[in-house]
Amino acid sequence: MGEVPAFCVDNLQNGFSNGFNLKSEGCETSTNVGDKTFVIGGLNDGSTSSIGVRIYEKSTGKWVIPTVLGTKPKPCKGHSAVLLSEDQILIITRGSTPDDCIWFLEVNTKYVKEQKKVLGTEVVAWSKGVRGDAEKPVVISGPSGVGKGTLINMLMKEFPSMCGFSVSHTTRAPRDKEKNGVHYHFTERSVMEKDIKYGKFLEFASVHGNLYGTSIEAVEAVADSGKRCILDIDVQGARSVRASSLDAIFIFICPPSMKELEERLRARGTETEEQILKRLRNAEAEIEQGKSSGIFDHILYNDNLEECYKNLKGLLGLDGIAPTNYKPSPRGIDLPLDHSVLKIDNKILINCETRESGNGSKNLIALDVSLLKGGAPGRTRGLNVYAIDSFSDGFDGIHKLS
Ligand SMILES: Nc1ncnc2c1ncn2[C@@H]1O[C@H](COP(=O)(O)OP(=O)(O)OP(=O)(O)O)[C@@H](O)[C@H]1O
Ligand SMILES: Nc1nc2c(ncn2[C@@H]2O[C@H](COP(=O)(O)O)[C@@H](O)[C@H]2O)c(=O)[nH]1
Repeated sequence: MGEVPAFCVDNLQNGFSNGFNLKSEGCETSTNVGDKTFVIGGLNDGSTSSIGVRIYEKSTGKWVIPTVLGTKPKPCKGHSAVLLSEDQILIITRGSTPDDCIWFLEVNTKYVKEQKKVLGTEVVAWSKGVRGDAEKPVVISGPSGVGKGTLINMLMKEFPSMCGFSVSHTTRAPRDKEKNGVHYHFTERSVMEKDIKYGKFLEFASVHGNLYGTSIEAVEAVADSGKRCILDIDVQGARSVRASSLDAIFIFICPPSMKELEERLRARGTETEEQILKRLRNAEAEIEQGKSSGIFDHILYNDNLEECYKNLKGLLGLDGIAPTNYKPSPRGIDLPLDHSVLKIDNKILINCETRESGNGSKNLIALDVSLLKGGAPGRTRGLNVYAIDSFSDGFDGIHKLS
């Protein structure tokens, strides 16, 4: 039991009716969602505060510490919180890098509700805001030995600045030349089972007798590097991802025949005879499901490797792109130390009183949140950011920043 704290943050200043002003040493915000108050922020070491979450339940008068899923924002110099819907709270962190200042705390989305059931606790989930329409992640599935890894390696080699591999966890032993953290995170079964229980995985499955799984962190790490995330996972995993909120493209790779698949597996020479037979038995069911389950958007036959690779590039819109010409577009804005926030429909207006604006002119930054996609587990994409210059005597102009 406890009391609602006295917040360091002064809200309702400058005539803004639903924002928070960060001129004070703000370290906590409170946002009401239904009969709960989400208190975000916390421990302040004088220069930065970590972003913890507590929930005050008005009906019971009790404080609850929720399970917090997803990578949370780094400690920052304060933040603003704006209720976007009954599902999520927008957080703008102060003093963060331009690409790391917009976050979403999901409090009642589909994913959060599912996790509440699984974990039996109160749950909230962080999702970082990504500007513009980042390319969708790509899920590549197919039976063992069909050539998924070979095709993915070709993509990584040709498009190193565009494609990033989601490094899975597995309980199987490393093969010769496989490196921990590069090909897989090789993990003890007990550790992986515990992490699964704590909701760290986007999906996991028992495949050919071992546990395999994609951690939320693995997908986020690729998104953070500004690259398109490529996942190599089995059909069960693809089904789980399809059911999640990760908006991806699903591609199934088929062998020309079972005979050819067997020859490739044997020629690879990485499995014991017993393992090869197990993988071939599983392959029949996987091919059946790959073709008929409706999980996959595209099926590619890997008969001739070069042709299959060309078709894969075609599906990903990479055909004809000269890799050396590609440069990620620089984008982003620095949120000034002093700002306040107002929500109007699907726009969030950030009133920036920069130190240079001693002449009374102000700058407005507008976040358009009408086209948001994705969300936890993973990033929230589709955020558009605009600058509206000098509005003391009227608007000078609107510039899209992303
Ligand atoms: N089109 C092809 N023709 C002939 N051999 C191929 C072709 N594609 C891949 N291979 C070979 O088949 C073997 C299996 O390929 P790869 O390891 O990429 O399969 P995989 O689908 O990633 O398997 P796993 O799911 O077990 O990781 C490799 O030795 C690879 O060089
Ligand atoms: N569901 C998941 N399946 C995965 C993941 N990582 C790999 N895999 C699949 O496992 C088999 C066997 O892989 P191998 O490296 O032991 O040959 C293969 O079909 C992969 O696609 C994962 O994170 N989740």
